[in-house]
Amino acid sequence: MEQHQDNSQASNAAAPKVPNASKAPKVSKASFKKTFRLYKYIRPYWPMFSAGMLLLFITSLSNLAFPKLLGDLVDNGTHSKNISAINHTGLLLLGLLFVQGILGYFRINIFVRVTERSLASLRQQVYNHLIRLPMSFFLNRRVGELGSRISSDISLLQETFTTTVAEFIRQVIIIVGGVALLVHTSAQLTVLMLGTLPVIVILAWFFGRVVRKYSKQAQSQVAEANTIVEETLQGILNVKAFANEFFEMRRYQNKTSEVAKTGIKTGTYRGAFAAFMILGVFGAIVAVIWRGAVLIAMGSLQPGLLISFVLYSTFIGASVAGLAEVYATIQKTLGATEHLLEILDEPAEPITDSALISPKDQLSGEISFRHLAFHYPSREDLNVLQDISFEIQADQQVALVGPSGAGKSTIVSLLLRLYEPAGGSITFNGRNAGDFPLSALRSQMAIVPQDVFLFGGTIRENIAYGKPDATTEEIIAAAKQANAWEFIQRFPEGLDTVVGERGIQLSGGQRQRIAIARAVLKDPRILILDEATSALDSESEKLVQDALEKLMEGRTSIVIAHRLSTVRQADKIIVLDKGRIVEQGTHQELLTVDGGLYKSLSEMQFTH
Ligand SMILES: Nc1ncnc2c1ncn2[C@@H]1O[C@H](COP(=O)(O)OP(=O)(O)OP(=O)(O)O)[C@@H](O)[C@H]1O
Repeated sequence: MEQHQDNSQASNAAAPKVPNASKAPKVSKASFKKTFRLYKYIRPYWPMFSAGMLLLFITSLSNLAFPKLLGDLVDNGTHSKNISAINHTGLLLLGLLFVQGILGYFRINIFVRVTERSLASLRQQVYNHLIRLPMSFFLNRRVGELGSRISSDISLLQETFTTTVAEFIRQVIIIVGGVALLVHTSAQLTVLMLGTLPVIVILAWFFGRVVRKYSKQAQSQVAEANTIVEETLQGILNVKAFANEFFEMRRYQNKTSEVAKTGIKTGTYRGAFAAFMILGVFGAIVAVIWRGAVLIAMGSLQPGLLISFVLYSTFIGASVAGLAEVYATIQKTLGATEHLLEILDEPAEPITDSALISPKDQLSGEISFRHLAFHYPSREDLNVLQDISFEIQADQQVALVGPSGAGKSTIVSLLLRLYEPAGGSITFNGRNAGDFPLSALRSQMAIVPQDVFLFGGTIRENIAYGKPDATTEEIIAAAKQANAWEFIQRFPEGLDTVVGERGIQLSGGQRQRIAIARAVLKDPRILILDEATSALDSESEKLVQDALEKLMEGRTSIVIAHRLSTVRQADKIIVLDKGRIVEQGTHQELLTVDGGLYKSLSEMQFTH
């Protein structure tokens, strides 16, 4: 079953292609519509969400009162010289600040609650869906990347829902309200102020584009560089064994210097942008105050109004600048949403969470393949299996043999219905495999793979994977039957020994026996064994073989055999070559086929 791990394993040499991770879609009506589909996760919390929105409106609008009140304060001082009016306005400002603070606290609290809850359900739904997707989905994707993309997409949504949407609404209110108040304060100064705006907007648009382009480029270059680190560290054994350290250093160096070059280019534009913006913004402020001072001197403007005006202008300026950032985040969010929806729209396998298998779906152990043809969805032009026909009776032991790449693992994958056949059919109990509920079918089969994958938990958890509700007694009995109890017992923590990265590293033979114990617990009707290619030492080989034989008793078993010595007892040996069955029969029968593949394979193995 090697092919199932190909996605996650490191390929040590070829430079990986980084997908178009940073390709942001256009902010269009269609993409907004898509994002609104995600609002269904917020819907259960809409009363809370609406309350948050209301607070947002109130706080944003009350923001607009500050410049006016501050201007009044100054006018009270310069003109009326009325201390009680000054104190009154001052207190009003203080009160407003307090109210703003309190409302702001509640608003953020409410938005965070709504967001966290809805994102938890989105995260769960994406995972639930992802894990139910068919194998064909995972064939074309790098599994590690998929995981990190999903988590970064979801954090982006989190940021958008908690801050960006609020920022956007606040900024729009401030811009619209602010401009209206500017006109109200002084139409003449407003014309002067807004006159400079187009220049600033055009400059900001131009620089924004260039900077965005380079940052995107830098982002994907950083991702490529990170992939090199990740892959070489995962495949460190290969790097060292091939003495390719210097090759990898150079490969990484190329990428890091590309990143630096792009970063410097971005920096140059950013610098120029900042300079122009400072010039533009301060230029506009200087112009307005200048003109304002003239108007004050002429007696046609109150100093307080000029202060209000300048403050409104800075509020608006800050909001316009913030809006650009909000736009960029929204653009990224749309990309993230599209990506998540793409996953959610992939058709999942019809898997059910029912432990009960109806009597009509109980497997008898009888299997037949009829004229089966298959090609992997990722390589449609390559026929991996052609015209495969064979029968297996209940409780028979059948071996699949043949050269590497002949299609043995593929037959097993089809048996587990990990893929759909391209032609022909597979039947269980004489009934088409497609007529059985997928979960019922798979739950009656167990596989002991050659490369046993252990989860990073305890030995107990790893064995119980075959039957999550197993009792300790059942687990121990399974471990005993798998000849694993003896070594488990020797660990100080026994079944609770942690395996994997932070625990004990088990040997190949021990891992296999854990996998056998898992299969014993599952008590399958059909057992699939993928024999380990790497030879175990004869002691553990005997223990594993012995455990397997016990396990095979009383069930149909299919063994992918790499060593012919282990299949002599099989009821039937199916010999595959280049995706076709070339011979089938018992060991004795196949040895009589002159010039047969089995005969020549066994001669080769036994003379060595
Ligand atoms: N995921 C995949 N996508 C495309 N082609 C694949 C995939 N997995 C296997 N193949 C191709 O299918 C053919 C059969 O592979 P399979 O793994 O079934 O052979 P096998 O007999 O089990 O080999 P081995 O003994 O080396 O494990 C090979 O040509 C292989 O390149």
